[in-house]
Amino acid sequence: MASLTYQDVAEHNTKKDLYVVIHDKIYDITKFVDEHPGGEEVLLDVAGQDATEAFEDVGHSDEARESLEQLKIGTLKRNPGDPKPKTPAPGAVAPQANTTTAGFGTALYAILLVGGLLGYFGYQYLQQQQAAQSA
Ligand code: HEM
Repeated sequence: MASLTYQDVAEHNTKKDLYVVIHDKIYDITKFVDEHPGGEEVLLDVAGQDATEAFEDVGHSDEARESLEQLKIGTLKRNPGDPKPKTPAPGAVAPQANTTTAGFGTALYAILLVGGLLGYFGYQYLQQQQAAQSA
């Protein structure tokens, strides 16, 4: 497996010869450009660059990550002065975008739970009221 620098990757920045860096791995996506469900434009935007942020921002599926695996051609050799990775290494604190989504998910569960409890106790209360009235 090849070990290329940012400078090497940057040379492959055309539709006919297209490399991107995602999480410090290098992918040759030349053949994939026409197949990409998100269109070729977005891939050409990050041609020869670090596409980690763009890729993660979309929230690609596991299936997308698998097709990525098949396009891998090497790993990035980072030189001093190269651009820093746009997202933290795996295991580090989750990026901001994910935190927001997680927060929203949790809030949604909380609302559903509170709604369910209110409904349940409200129903119990009404039953008691009715029982009290008919007694
Ligand atoms: C380079 C490797 C990439 C692969 C293998 C890939 C693969 C895929 C796949 C399989 C989908 C279909 C939905 C899914 O399964 O998640 C998709 C959708 C999409 N991709 Fe990518 N993608 C790549 C890079 C990018 C980049 C760099 C962008 C930049 C913004 C991007 C933007 C999108 C968008 C916007 C969609 C949604 C399309 C829609 O639902 O209409 N993708 N991609």
